[in-house]
Amino acid sequence: MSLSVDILQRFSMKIEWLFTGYTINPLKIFIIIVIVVVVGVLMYLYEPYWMVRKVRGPPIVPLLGHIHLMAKYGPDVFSILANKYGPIFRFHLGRQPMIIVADPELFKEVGIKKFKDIPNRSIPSPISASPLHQKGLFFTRGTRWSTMRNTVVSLYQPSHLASLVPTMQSFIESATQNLESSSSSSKGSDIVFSDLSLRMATDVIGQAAFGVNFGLSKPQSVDVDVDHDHNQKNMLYNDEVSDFIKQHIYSTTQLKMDLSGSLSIILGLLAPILQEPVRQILKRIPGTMDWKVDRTNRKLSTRLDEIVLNRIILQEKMQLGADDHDHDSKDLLSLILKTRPDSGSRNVVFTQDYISATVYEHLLAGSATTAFTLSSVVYLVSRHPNVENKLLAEIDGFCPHDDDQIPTSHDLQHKFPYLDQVIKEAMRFYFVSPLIARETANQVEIGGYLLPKGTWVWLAPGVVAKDATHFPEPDKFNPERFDPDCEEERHRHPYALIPFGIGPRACIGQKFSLQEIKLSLIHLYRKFVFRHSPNMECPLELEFGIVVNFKHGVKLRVINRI
Ligand code: HEM
Repeated sequence: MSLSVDILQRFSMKIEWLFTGYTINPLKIFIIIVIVVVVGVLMYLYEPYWMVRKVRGPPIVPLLGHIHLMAKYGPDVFSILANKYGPIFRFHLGRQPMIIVADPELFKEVGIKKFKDIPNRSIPSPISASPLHQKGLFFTRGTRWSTMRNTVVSLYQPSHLASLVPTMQSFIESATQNLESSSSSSKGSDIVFSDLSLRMATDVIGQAAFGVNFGLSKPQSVDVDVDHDHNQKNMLYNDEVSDFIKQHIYSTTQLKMDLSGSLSIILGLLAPILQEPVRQILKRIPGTMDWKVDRTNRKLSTRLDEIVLNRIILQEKMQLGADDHDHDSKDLLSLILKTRPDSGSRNVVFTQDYISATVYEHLLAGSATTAFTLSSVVYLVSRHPNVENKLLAEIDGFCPHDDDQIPTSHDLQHKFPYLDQVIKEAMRFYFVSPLIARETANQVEIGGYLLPKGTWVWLAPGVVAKDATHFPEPDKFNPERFDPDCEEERHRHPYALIPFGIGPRACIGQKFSLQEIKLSLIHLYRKFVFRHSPNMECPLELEFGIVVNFKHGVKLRVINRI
């Protein structure tokens, strides 16, 4: 006690010394500047913490916040913290605090009841380093977002989705041909199912969003499907397809949420004020990761802008009657262009950069997530024979495996209840998007805490999905837990499983991807069953980026049923 009084006295004497007398002493000025800088830096670093300090959370390490806990506990970090601090707690990503919410009733409060006060997503550091990813639906805000969403949502109306079944089916069949040749030619050798499903999902969304056939599911060939006239106007050319996809994959996989991203992304976590200036410098220095990412993103943007521009020219020609071909395309790009007011109008929400970003975002949001879900189902079913038998019985009951009847959109929604359960359980078991970002637009009360405007509130549905309160024996793959007649299902909170998010900002592609996933699984299980490859690690290793992925892919053996 007397020691601290002594220290305080000495400190106040020093302060007095600094401010006594009117002579300009260089040493005094230097010390004052140092103090001001140190106080400024401390205020900059601690200000966000100060605003939400009342929310419980683990002690923070200066600069790192809780990033070291991510390294220590890996993907389970939020479950461990929720056990210790309850369903709402503070987690610091570097300087930035996030209020993590891990409770279904609070999901409802944040996502639905208080949507007016929490309508947007916060922009994490990897995205703020990537302008290409910022202008899609995901990160736009306010009225621009609602106008964009209202336009895009029409692509996902039931009648439109139903009309997409044949397109989806044709890509699924191409991918299945790949499997047939691999199962017969290589006599039980492995296939990397996750790659195959990614190629297929990319093709499906490429066609639905851009009206472009990337041709990735074609057996032994990545040739683009060429309809010559159309091709001239809106297609990627053969030799550019793989380049485009490579750039797309590079650009996406660099969006890391930990300290393994580019230097500017890391700075964005630790001291966001420095992120943009440093990015501007580093992107000009060849060889740095920022330089590579910038180059890739610029190439990607140029390619996307070309596609969009060609389509605008085509549309204008059609309006002038100079092109009389039937180009009644139903893809997202055509749809957005059709709803655009004249270029002279002042209310153009979908300027060319926003169109490119939104269409590209569909490729981004619709490929890896759908492919991950498909791979999870096949992987999990292949080591649960009871589930496999029940599933095969349901699919064969719809029509025998030598019949080619394609289910309609209505069939998919109503005639495969067990398949629905299997998909739900796989999505619970391997959660592709375990965190859902939101940001408060006004001061708002959540879970008993008053949160100021600008607070990052992140839902953690991945934590609830593995919580035994809602899902007894959470580490058991058990589709029966979703049987509408079972106790567990009847007593579960309706928002305990939200893999597609919640409220007005929930995933726009939910029905689209479920239609694709069901159609794929029905087609696959009519012809094949799958077994784990001995060359695959056990348990499966996951990789955590903007979405979760399989670290080494999903390798399976294919067995022909016919
Ligand atoms: C299994 C597949 C998918 C999963 C698990 C998934 C998951 C999600 C999640 C968790 C969100 C955030 C929701 C929220 O904040 O409440 C989201 C948003 C979004 N998803 Fe998906 N998604 C999938 C497929 C797709 C597909 C196929 C598309 C496009 C066709 C798509 C497009 C989008 C878009 C545009 C948003 C932003 C919506 C907005 O802010 O208005 N997703 N998705």
